[in-house]
Amino acid sequence: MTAAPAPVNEPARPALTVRGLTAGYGGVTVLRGVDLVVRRGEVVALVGANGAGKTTLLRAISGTVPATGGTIHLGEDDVTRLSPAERARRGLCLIPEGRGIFRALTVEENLRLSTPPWIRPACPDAAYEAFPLLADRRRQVAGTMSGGQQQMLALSRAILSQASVVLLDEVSMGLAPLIVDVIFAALAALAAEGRSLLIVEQYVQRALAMADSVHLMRKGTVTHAGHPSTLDETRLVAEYLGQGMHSDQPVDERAGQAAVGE
Ligand SMILES: Nc1ncnc2c1ncn2[C@@H]1O[C@H](COP(=O)(O)OP(=O)(O)OP(=O)(O)O)[C@@H](O)[C@H]1O
Repeated sequence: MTAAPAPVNEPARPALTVRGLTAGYGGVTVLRGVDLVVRRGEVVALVGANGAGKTTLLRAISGTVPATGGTIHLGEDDVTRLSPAERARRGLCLIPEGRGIFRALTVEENLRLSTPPWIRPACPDAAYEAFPLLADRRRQVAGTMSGGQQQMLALSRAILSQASVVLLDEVSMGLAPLIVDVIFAALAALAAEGRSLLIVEQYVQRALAMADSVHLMRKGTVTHAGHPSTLDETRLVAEYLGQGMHSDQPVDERAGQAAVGE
């Protein structure tokens, strides 16, 4: 699914618009009026300290955490009150932290289940093209594969669902650097196809390098939004994760070395 190019000098139309969104868990408010726009074909990095509300925002956009206020639009459509399944049907795909694959099923069975019912016939070939290693392992039980291979399988859902807006939560979490390269190449390929990506990522530098814009979250609100060049990561680290850490380490590792100043 490729987004139509915007006329020259005109920004692409919004694929996802979040306005004044509030949400939380069991009466505890986490999101406190979030505003965010992801335009068609754009990659947006969502950054902020542990507990800032990034995962909750992705859940609220996907519908797995209900909004208590504000609105969520996919394109022109208000989806705020729609079920997660209906949002998926309208082109939204969440790749949650922790992979979300069927560990007892084979690679091929997972890929067939990853293809939503409105896309028929189910055809895993696009996933095998993106990740040839999965083709070699199509009959392997998913739970017996390495973490990186399982993450390729999880990411395949974004490919096979043909979603126009993909939400990605820490997809490189716990993976070896070489595998992280493969995962980021897959994200770049999704973006090149014109999908809109909203990325929460522990490798902040890498996410910023491929992003068209960055949104910084703090305590359930977006405190900064703009081109990645407007957000100096040194400042990000200093403000949110403490001083004296190396920016080429994953944020989670750095957070382990210094108290998070929330
Ligand atoms: N299932 C849940 N039930 C209750 N509270 C939750 C739940 N999930 C998250 N929270 C709380 O919501 C707040 C925001 O958490 P969230 O996971 O959205 O932040 P985050 O920015 O993604 O941080 P992290 O990088 O640590 O995942 C935290 O205070 C957290 O404890």
